[in-house]
Amino acid sequence: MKDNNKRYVIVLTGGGTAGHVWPHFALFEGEKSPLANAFRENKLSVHYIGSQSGMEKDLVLINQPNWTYHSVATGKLRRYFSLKNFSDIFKIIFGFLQAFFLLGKIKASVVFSKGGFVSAPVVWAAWLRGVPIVIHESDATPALATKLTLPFSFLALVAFAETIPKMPPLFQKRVKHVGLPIRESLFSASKNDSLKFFNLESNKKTILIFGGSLGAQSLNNKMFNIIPELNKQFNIIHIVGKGNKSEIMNVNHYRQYEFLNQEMKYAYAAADLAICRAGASSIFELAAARVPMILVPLGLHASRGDQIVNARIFTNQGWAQIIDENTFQNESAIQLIESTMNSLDERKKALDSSPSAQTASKVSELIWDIILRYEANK
Ligand SMILES: CC(=O)N[C@H]1[C@@H](OP(=O)(O)OP(=O)(O)OC[C@H]2O[C@@H](n3ccc(=O)[nH]c3=O)[C@H](O)[C@@H]2O)O[C@H](CO)[C@@H](O)[C@@H]1O
Repeated sequence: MKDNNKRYVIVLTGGGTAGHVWPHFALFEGEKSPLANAFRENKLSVHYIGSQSGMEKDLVLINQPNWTYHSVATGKLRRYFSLKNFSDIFKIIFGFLQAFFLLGKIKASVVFSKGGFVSAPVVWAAWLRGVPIVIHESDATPALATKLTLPFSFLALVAFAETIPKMPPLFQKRVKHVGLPIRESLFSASKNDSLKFFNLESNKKTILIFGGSLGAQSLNNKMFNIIPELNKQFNIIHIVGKGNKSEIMNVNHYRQYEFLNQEMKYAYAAADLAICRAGASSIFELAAARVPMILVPLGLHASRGDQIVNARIFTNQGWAQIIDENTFQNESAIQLIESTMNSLDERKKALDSSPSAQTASKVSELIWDIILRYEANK
């Protein structure tokens, strides 16, 4: 018999950077989201399993006081030789055991994983507990955490259709292209209020510069070389990343921040153009906010090249332009920025065909359906 007073439990996991955290929040926004409604009606409790020191902890504790946060030990799975790989194996095993006992206590109806190092042991523990697992990959190439958790998942969601053929063939049937869940609240600010928030004037166009959620020092340095020139014509909002603040701060029409939490909505509403890395959440959000973008993807020296592929897909569709970090030149960068500022209408029009912000409610529905089916068959 159906129990109408039953309280279901969702366990969220993922972390390291904000791109592995904010998509969870997106599932709990908006009137069309069944997860948001169930949570509001007290039919669903939300538990987040993250690391002790990753960005996810602060983001959850600050922004979601009604979720329960649990920290577990995490170890990094490096693709290169490092002595830390040996000690980290024990941390991963410990994290797995902690997650296993936690899941036994929490009695989860579903686990939703957004990837990052913390997520793999949680997914493995959930599988052993028989809890259905949904994973989501944001990037155009699957991350290691996704490859390690896909065999244990019930459903694997991807932001880019191009990711599906890159998944192991044995498991491709369980992969579904949905897009990237982004927060509705990111689009709730007006341009005027946002310019006021930054104390910037509306008679100048505004450039938003940021390097993902952690900031990107090498992108910052390149930008510092051209900011004095750009600042003659444009307002600039520059998010430099934690610990990266520089001497030049808040002069003329330049505003510098380490990180914007909920205030990121003002940055998107104020911006006429963004210059940024090509992390998946950043570019999907900018597209949904209809902000033309110039992408400087993180290169192969520091990543598996996921941002290069993300950026190429967006550029091929006409949704973005790319500057290669290795061949970056001040003069040509300034020229590209100026010419883009002179053709904003065209660039914005191109973004009309870009992915919409509807993914969050779709993913929320998929997960809610899994919760109901799992609980009905228990
Ligand atoms: C260096 C690195 O490993 N980068 C990866 C990481 O980046 P990261 O998670 O930083 O990058 P994403 O672009 O995916 O997400 C950034 C998120 O941070 C938010 N934001 C940004 C600045 C700020 O001040 N406040 C704020 O809230 C943005 O709105 C966005 O939601 O995960 C992404 C998703 O798998 C990958 O594509 C990136 O390659």
